[in-house]
Amino acid sequence: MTKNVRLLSPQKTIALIAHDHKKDELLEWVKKHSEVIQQHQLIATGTTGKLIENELGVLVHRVMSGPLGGDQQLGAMIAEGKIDIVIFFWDPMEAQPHDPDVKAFLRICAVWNIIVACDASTADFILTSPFMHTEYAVETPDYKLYLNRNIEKGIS
Ligand SMILES: O=C(CO)COP(=O)(O)O
Repeated sequence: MTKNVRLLSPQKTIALIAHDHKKDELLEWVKKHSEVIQQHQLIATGTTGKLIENELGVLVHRVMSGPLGGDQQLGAMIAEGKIDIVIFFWDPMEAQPHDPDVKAFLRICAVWNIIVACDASTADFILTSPFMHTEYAVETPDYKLYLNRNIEKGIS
Protein backbone atom coordinates (compact mmCIF):
# COMPACT_ATOMS: atom_id res chain seq x y z
CA MET A 1 0.00 0.00 0.00
CA THR A 2 1.28 3.47 -0.82
CA LYS A 3 1.68 5.96 1.99
CA ASN A 4 0.64 9.48 2.78
CA VAL A 5 2.37 11.73 5.26
CA ARG A 6 0.77 13.75 8.02
CA LEU A 7 3.12 16.40 9.33
CA LEU A 8 2.90 17.02 13.09
CA SER A 9 3.96 20.50 14.17
CA PRO A 10 6.29 21.08 17.14
CA GLN A 11 3.22 21.83 19.23
CA LYS A 12 1.16 18.65 19.37
CA THR A 13 -2.49 18.06 20.20
CA ILE A 14 -2.61 15.45 22.93
CA ALA A 15 -5.80 13.62 23.91
CA LEU A 16 -5.88 12.45 27.53
CA ILE A 17 -8.36 9.83 28.71
CA ALA A 18 -8.59 7.52 31.71
CA HIS A 19 -11.18 5.11 33.02
CA ASP A 20 -12.25 5.65 36.62
CA HIS A 21 -9.83 3.20 38.28
CA LYS A 22 -6.98 4.60 36.18
CA LYS A 23 -7.61 8.29 36.78
CA ASP A 24 -5.23 8.56 39.75
CA GLU A 25 -2.47 6.96 37.67
CA LEU A 26 -3.06 9.43 34.82
CA LEU A 27 -3.07 12.39 37.20
CA GLU A 28 0.25 11.25 38.70
CA TRP A 29 1.68 10.94 35.19
CA VAL A 30 0.36 14.35 34.17
CA LYS A 31 1.93 15.93 37.28
CA LYS A 32 5.26 14.26 36.50
CA HIS A 33 5.26 15.71 32.96
CA SER A 34 3.43 18.97 33.67
CA GLU A 35 6.18 21.17 32.25
CA VAL A 36 6.24 19.46 28.84
CA ILE A 37 2.51 18.80 28.73
CA GLN A 38 1.71 22.48 29.12
CA GLN A 39 3.62 23.29 25.94
CA HIS A 40 1.02 21.39 23.91
CA GLN A 41 -2.72 21.57 23.22
CA LEU A 42 -4.68 19.32 25.54
CA ILE A 43 -8.02 17.70 24.88
CA ALA A 44 -9.77 15.16 27.10
CA THR A 45 -12.97 13.34 27.83
CA GLY A 46 -15.18 15.23 30.29
CA THR A 47 -14.30 13.90 33.73
CA THR A 48 -10.65 13.25 32.96
CA GLY A 49 -10.31 16.77 31.57
CA LYS A 50 -11.87 18.37 34.64
CA LEU A 51 -9.46 16.51 36.94
CA ILE A 52 -6.44 17.53 34.84
CA GLU A 53 -7.56 21.16 34.81
CA ASN A 54 -7.83 21.09 38.61
CA GLU A 55 -4.47 19.38 38.93
CA LEU A 56 -2.46 21.58 36.56
CA GLY A 57 -4.50 24.76 36.50
CA VAL A 58 -4.35 24.79 32.69
CA LEU A 59 -7.09 24.91 30.11
CA VAL A 60 -8.08 21.52 28.74
CA HIS A 61 -10.52 21.38 25.85
CA ARG A 62 -13.18 18.95 27.02
CA VAL A 63 -15.57 16.78 25.04
CA MET A 64 -18.37 14.72 26.62
CA SER A 65 -17.68 12.11 29.25
CA GLY A 66 -16.68 8.78 27.66
CA PRO A 67 -19.90 6.84 28.34
CA LEU A 68 -21.93 9.78 26.99
CA GLY A 69 -20.14 9.88 23.63
CA GLY A 70 -16.73 11.40 24.44
CA ASP A 71 -14.75 8.52 22.95
CA GLN A 72 -16.75 8.84 19.74
CA GLN A 73 -16.18 12.59 19.61
CA LEU A 74 -12.42 12.08 19.96
CA GLY A 75 -12.55 9.29 17.36
CA ALA A 76 -14.21 11.68 14.89
CA MET A 77 -11.45 14.23 15.55
CA ILE A 78 -8.83 11.57 14.80
CA ALA A 79 -10.50 10.81 11.46
CA GLU A 80 -10.35 14.56 10.73
CA GLY A 81 -6.62 14.74 11.55
CA LYS A 82 -7.12 16.94 14.61
CA ILE A 83 -5.35 14.79 17.22
CA ASP A 84 -1.65 13.85 17.17
CA ILE A 85 -1.10 11.79 20.31
CA VAL A 86 -3.43 9.74 22.52
CA ILE A 87 -2.71 8.90 26.14
CA PHE A 88 -5.49 6.50 27.11
CA PHE A 89 -5.22 4.65 30.40
CA TRP A 90 -8.07 2.23 29.81
CA ASP A 91 -8.97 -0.34 32.42
CA PRO A 92 -8.32 -3.95 31.38
CA MET A 93 -9.89 -5.28 34.61
CA GLU A 94 -13.35 -3.80 34.39
CA ALA A 95 -16.04 -3.89 31.72
CA GLN A 96 -17.29 -0.44 30.70
CA PRO A 97 -20.87 0.36 29.68
CA HIS A 98 -19.42 1.88 26.51
CA ASP A 99 -16.93 -0.89 25.65
CA PRO A 100 -17.95 -0.76 21.94
CA ASP A 101 -16.99 2.93 21.87
CA VAL A 102 -13.62 2.19 23.46
CA LYS A 103 -12.93 -0.52 20.89
CA ALA A 104 -14.02 1.76 18.03
CA PHE A 105 -11.78 4.53 19.34
CA LEU A 106 -8.70 2.30 19.55
CA ARG A 107 -9.49 0.96 16.08
CA ILE A 108 -9.66 4.42 14.50
CA CYS A 109 -6.32 5.24 16.18
CA ALA A 110 -4.83 2.24 14.34
CA VAL A 111 -6.48 3.23 11.05
CA TRP A 112 -4.66 6.59 11.13
CA ASN A 113 -1.36 5.48 12.76
CA ILE A 114 -1.93 7.65 15.78
CA ILE A 115 0.76 7.67 18.47
CA VAL A 116 -0.93 5.90 21.38
CA ALA A 117 0.08 5.03 24.94
CA CYS A 118 -2.13 2.91 27.16
CA ASP A 119 0.23 2.80 30.15
CA ALA A 120 2.55 5.16 32.01
CA SER A 121 5.83 3.66 30.73
CA THR A 122 4.88 4.00 27.07
CA ALA A 123 3.57 7.48 27.79
CA ASP A 124 6.93 8.33 29.45
CA PHE A 125 8.78 7.27 26.31
CA ILE A 126 6.53 9.41 24.13
CA LEU A 127 6.68 12.54 26.27
CA THR A 128 10.46 12.40 26.57
CA SER A 129 10.99 11.90 22.84
CA PRO A 130 12.87 14.72 21.09
CA PHE A 131 10.06 14.62 18.49
CA MET A 132 7.80 16.25 21.10
CA HIS A 133 9.56 19.53 20.25
CA THR A 134 10.09 19.22 16.49
CA GLU A 135 8.07 18.57 13.39
CA TYR A 136 7.46 14.89 12.79
CA ALA A 137 6.19 13.16 9.67
CA VAL A 138 3.74 10.36 10.44
CA GLU A 139 3.29 7.92 7.59
CA THR A 140 -0.35 6.97 7.13
CA PRO A 141 -1.77 4.41 4.71
CA ASP A 142 -3.12 5.81 1.46
CA TYR A 143 -6.71 4.62 1.38
CA LYS A 144 -7.29 5.76 -2.23
CA LEU A 145 -7.48 2.19 -3.52
CA TYR A 146 -9.97 1.29 -0.84
CA LEU A 147 -12.08 4.39 -1.56
CA ASN A 148 -12.12 3.60 -5.29
CA ARG A 149 -12.77 -0.13 -4.90
CA ASN A 150 -15.20 -1.75 -7.25
CA ILE A 151 -18.58 -2.30 -5.64
CA GLU A 152 -20.73 -4.74 -7.56
CA LYS A 153 -24.22 -3.50 -8.21
CA GLY A 154 -27.51 -5.31 -8.50
CA ILE A 155 -27.18 -7.99 -5.84
CA SER A 156 -30.73 -9.35 -5.58
O1 LIG B 1 -14.88 6.64 29.80
C1 LIG B 1 -13.91 7.23 29.39
C2 LIG B 1 -13.14 6.74 28.23
O2 LIG B 1 -13.64 5.56 27.66
C3 LIG B 1 -13.44 8.45 30.06
O3 LIG B 1 -14.50 9.34 30.31
P1 LIG B 1 -14.39 10.37 31.47
O4 LIG B 1 -13.09 11.09 31.35
O5 LIG B 1 -15.55 11.31 31.31
O6 LIG B 1 -14.48 9.60 32.77
